[in-house]
Amino acid sequence: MDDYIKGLNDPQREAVLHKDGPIMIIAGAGSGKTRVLTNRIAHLIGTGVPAYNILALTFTNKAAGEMRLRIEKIIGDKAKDIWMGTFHSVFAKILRFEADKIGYTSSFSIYDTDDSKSLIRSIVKERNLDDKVYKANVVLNRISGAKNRLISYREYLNNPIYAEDDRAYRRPEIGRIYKIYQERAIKSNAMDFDDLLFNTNILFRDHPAALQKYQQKFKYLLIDEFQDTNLSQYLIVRRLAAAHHNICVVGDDAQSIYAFRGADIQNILNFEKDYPTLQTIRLEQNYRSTKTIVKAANSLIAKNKAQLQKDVWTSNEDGNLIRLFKAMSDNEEGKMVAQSIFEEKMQHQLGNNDFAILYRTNAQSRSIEEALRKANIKYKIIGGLSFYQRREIKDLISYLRYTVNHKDEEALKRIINLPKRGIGNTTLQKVLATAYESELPLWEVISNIRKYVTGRATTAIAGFAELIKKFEDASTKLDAFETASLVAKESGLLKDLYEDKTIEGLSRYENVQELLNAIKEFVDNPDNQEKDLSAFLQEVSLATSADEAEDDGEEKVTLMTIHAAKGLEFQQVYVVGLEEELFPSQMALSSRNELEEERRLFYVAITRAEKKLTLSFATSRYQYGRIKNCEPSRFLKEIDPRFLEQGQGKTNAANHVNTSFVKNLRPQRSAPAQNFTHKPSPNFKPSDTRNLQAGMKVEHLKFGLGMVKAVKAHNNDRKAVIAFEKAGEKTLLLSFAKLKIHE
Ligand SMILES: Nc1ncnc2c1ncn2[C@@H]1O[C@H](COP(=O)(O)OP(=O)(O)OP(=O)(O)O)[C@@H](O)[C@H]1O
Ligand SMILES: [Mg+2]
Repeated sequence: MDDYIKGLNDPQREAVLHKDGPIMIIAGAGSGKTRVLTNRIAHLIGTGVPAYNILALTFTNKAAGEMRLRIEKIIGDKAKDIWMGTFHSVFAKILRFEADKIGYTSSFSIYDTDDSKSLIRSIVKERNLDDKVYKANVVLNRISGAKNRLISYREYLNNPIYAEDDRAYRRPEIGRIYKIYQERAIKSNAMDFDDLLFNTNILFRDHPAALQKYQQKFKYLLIDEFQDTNLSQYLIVRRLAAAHHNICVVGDDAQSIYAFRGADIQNILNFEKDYPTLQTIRLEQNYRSTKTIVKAANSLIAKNKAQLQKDVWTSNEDGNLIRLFKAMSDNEEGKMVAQSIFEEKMQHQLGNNDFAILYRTNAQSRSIEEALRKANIKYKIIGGLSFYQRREIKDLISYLRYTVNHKDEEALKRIINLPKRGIGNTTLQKVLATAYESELPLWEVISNIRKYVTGRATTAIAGFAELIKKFEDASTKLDAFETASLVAKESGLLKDLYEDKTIEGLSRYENVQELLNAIKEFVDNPDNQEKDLSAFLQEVSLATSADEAEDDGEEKVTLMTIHAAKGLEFQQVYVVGLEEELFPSQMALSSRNELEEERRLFYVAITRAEKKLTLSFATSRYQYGRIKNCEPSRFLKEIDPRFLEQGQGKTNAANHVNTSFVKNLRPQRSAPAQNFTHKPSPNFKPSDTRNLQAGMKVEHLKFGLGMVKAVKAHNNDRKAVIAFEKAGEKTLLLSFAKLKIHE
């Protein structure tokens, strides 16, 4: 039997070996769902299914990349041909091939959220609507919600239900805005993120031959994190699977956290109805976390009414009780977490990579970052501003987008006067109005500006059109890298940045260079079959910061929202800001459904931890420039108190909370023995360890007496392997370890 099958438990093995027909794996966190999916793909290929017949849909592109690497390890190079990625990236690729069938060209632009909001703001302004009522993100959410349920603007305008709803919220114009938004996007040869899925549905609905082609191609479908698919996504895979029914979905209803974006647990329940021959497999053994963490998570999620019955258990050790930190302020919370990470690293010889700090909202990262910086702990933020959203990067990308797609209105708005060439907003509005009113393509107006518009700026616009023509011409002759370099130079963008000698200017200049490097890499990568500029642009439009590779290879603590942490695992996890109105979020307090979603979110947070979990809250916090008093989160009271550590902490007693604020405390179980604690001799003073050698006898502040077995170089530091009499063998970094050398 192959190794990757041997290591599995019975139900996992059954899921991996299952070949044809629909299969659903519904299982708790850390029970090996993703692992099953990975091994199943390896097994399919091992039994002769060609890799290009497999389509695997994951939650991030990074997750897809990691899965591919793991499969490669098992089956080698063949893994390259598997289609793997997020719904958006996979179907964007297919739409590029099929664009002409749905009224687009293959060089269509992908509008990111900023582009979408900018378009909405223009429409709201043109229609003289109040932009405080018609806030761009509110309108976009509404449009997005409709698209994810496959409601077109026509249907939206025709069905009185939506109009009534919008009137009730005093935003009766949303249907009209939706219509104009959509018409403009189509005219711009652009799709927003939701359109990628919406249009795939249209393609498969209206073009049976295209659908059939992809049904033939993707003989096996696999979907991770199925609980977070929305209707639009579900219908795509249902259509694709209709010919062969070889569909495998894995998910956990208790981790459904995207209802606000239209994800629907109902998909799990409907799945059984849609596929009567469905085989359902449950996995209940958790391999990720300690008993304490698994049981604590179970005790929390039991408070939700809407859930499928599951009994998650683990044979892992009991592990540490869950710690609770109480801070007086958000800044103090940051300090406690940083201090604790510092201590944990020293005591257990962990690297920064072993830690994650999770929060409910991005804004919470500020105080944590500050504390980590002060403590000299390196960190990275996932889900912050992505590289591709930086101003200078979007500027060059917009030039490139406009070079391949002259209809792209949002790109045009961004670059027409960048660097400044004397084309003011009034002129731009005139140009746009001319194109709308005479129903001409935007490029027609721009490239023949003197025919349509008079005024001083026409010379500048004519110059701009010349520039774009030159770029377009280059793009047909040169590769993506050469074209982009030419654009960066001749547009004047690079020169502008080069002349800015401030530190920010310098780093922007470097970022643009970095973008050019990325394009070069893309061109040189033998795995990329398509190397033109549109292919590159499509890839970057869908990159999120969660996908970005680590730049410098240095170990860092990960900071991110809980939403971004889905599917990941870390040895130690800190969940911060456990306060009423923050977590659960204030917006969720009024409805049970939303409160249950928040609770699932907390369940996701807890279950990321392998060995140790720390929860924290502050009694006051800065919010919108004011100090706000905070109550501890109700979720803290919902975890069975047997799994929470008590106040009389060992290290850093001041940090620990006496959990007596938790109502209805039950008798406490004593903490399982975990860390061996040594009482140092009264005159303990760390020695200079520069001359430490194997064979020396030492005393450690915490681990007690021991014998050095080896000393090795480690990066810029040295590490020592020491056999302690009571604490066992440990490897310690000498710059941290407090050791006294016994002569
Ligand atoms: N049979 C097994 N033996 C040993 N380790 C396993 C086994 N199955 C899974 N694991 C390990 O357990 C951890 C959790 O697995 P995995 O990430 O696949 O779980 P999951 O169900 O996808 O979790 P989540 O719900 O958080 O996405 C991983 O480190 C994985 O390698
Ligand atoms: Mg998973």
